[in-house]
Amino acid sequence: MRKALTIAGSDSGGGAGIQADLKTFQELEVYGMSAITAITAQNTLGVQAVYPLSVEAVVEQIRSIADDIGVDALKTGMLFNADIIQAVSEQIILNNWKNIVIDPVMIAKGGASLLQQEAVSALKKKLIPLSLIITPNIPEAEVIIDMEIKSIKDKEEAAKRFIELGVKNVVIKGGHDTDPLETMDLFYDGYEFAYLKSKRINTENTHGTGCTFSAAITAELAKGKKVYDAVVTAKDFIQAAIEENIPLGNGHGPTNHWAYKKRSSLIK
Ligand SMILES: Nc1ncnc2c1ncn2[C@@H]1O[C@H](COP(=O)(O)OP(=O)(O)OP(=O)(O)O)[C@@H](O)[C@H]1O
Ligand SMILES: Cc1ncc(COP(=O)(O)O)c(N)n1
Repeated sequence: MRKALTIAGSDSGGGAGIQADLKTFQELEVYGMSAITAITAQNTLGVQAVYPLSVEAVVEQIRSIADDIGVDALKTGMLFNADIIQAVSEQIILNNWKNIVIDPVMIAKGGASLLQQEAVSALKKKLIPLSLIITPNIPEAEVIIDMEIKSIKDKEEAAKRFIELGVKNVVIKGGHDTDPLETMDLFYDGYEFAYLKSKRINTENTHGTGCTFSAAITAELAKGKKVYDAVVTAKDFIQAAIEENIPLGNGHGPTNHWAYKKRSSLIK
């Protein structure tokens, strides 16, 4: 059994964070494990409260997993502060883990801050150089790379600058693109660009799309897939999950983690 770890925040509403990641791991048939960095009180309307855990609590969870079970691939989501980023980076080095996916979560859809501003520098200096792939949305890429992204050319330039920070691959996601009909995720491995396009689904229910997308990449890497192939599967997974989104609550509802497997089994 291949094993995937998520180091992220808990979303009590179940649409994003640890909960979205574990649901995705399950659907893609890898064994899911978690190290929780913060507990959020959250629903489809937004984040009502954030309770970060101590560095020690985060490290102990990772140690327990490393000492006994092992990890084939891991992703990070909400890391909240520079001390947690530093500690997670140290654990990655100590365990010599290589399949590292960084979803640089900064701000929840409702506007709540999930990463302290001063932690961006730790993310750039400590964690990004250790990672196999990073999956920023456009606002996150703009903060990390410190440039405006308005066009495909800008996305390509930002992708090149990510590689200069030491990460091996990057996907700049297109959920925040202005095109009303299409989303385009730009993949770059330092050599070639790939443009992953899909029909834009007209829905408010996109809570946790970034978490689900990066968790799907992690699951596929844990199974031994090559990075680009893992990204292509993740794009299919998130497209199905958004197409069959679940209208729960009164705000941004979650996506449907069952949709991809349900479709695959229909195709078989
Ligand atoms: N309306 C949509 N229709 C189709 N695909 C979408 C839509 N919105 C987002 N996506 C896809 O979902 C994935 C996540 O992209 P997005 O840019 O929304 O990430 P994000 O902002 O980090 O997500 P979140 O913060 O909600 O977790 C990408 O593959 C993107 O193309
Ligand atoms: C614990 C946690 N992690 C990540 C997100 C980002 O998801 P979104 O941007 O859809 O709110 C979130 N809301 N909560």
